[in-house]
Amino acid sequence: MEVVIVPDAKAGGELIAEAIADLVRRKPEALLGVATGSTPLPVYEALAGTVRSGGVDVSRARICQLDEYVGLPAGHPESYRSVVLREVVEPLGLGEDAFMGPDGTAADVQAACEAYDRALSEAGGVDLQLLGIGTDGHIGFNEPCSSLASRTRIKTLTQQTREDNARFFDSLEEVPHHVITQGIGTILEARHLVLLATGEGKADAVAQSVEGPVSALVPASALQLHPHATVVVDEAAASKLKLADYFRATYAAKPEWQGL
Ligand SMILES: N[C@@H]1[C@@H](O)[C@H](O)[C@@H](COP(=O)(O)O)O[C@@H]1O
Repeated sequence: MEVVIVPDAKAGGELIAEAIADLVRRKPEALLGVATGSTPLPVYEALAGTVRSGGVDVSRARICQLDEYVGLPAGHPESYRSVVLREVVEPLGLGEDAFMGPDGTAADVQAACEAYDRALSEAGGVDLQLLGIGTDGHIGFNEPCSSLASRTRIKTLTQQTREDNARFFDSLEEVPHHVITQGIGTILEARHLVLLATGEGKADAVAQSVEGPVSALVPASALQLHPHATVVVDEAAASKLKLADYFRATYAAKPEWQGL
């Protein structure tokens, strides 16, 4: 696992956007897994800026969703489908045909989960999966004690996650209890995992994930099992890492050709 400490969220966004642009230059039809929440927004802004200035052609790239609320009406502005279309797909100049996501409105949720898991493999697998992290260490919507081998399935949100996400809704009551999420086993199949965490509120979750034991109790610790996982953190999110100085020195000495 590589840990990169950046000065702030903007720098993290630019670094990851450049890694994505680099991937798309090498593999124009790359399947990019994106995350929702506030943290990845600087990545999408930076990438859209690179696209607008002609720095990369993403017209053949494909975008896929990590997770989704269950039961929000189709087209609800806070469904993750709407969020990803609004914040990622449209700004990159892509159409809905470039986008894949699980169906949070399906009557048969289990079948929708299995269909999405299969669709990801049939699309050739995710090349780069961008992840955020919940304050309880979740990735996607894999809450604590999610099986590290889990596939895409329905999960129940913790009260803490519902409270964290209530800011996107008019009230806490409107935050769904159920979600579909790529499983941890599914996420681990992506070729490159890039987790971005910013702000002091994520410092404990980051320290447990990076330096703690691999444990279902801290789902993001599963990144330790992946052969190519990059954790990008700002100074605040890095503030509880014991090996911060080592991570800084390692990144400073990294040959430029290696990329992220
Ligand atoms: N399902 C999403 C996660 O993918 C995201 O990482 C997390 C953190 O969001 P934020 O970046 O806004 O803190 O929120 C939600 O729970």
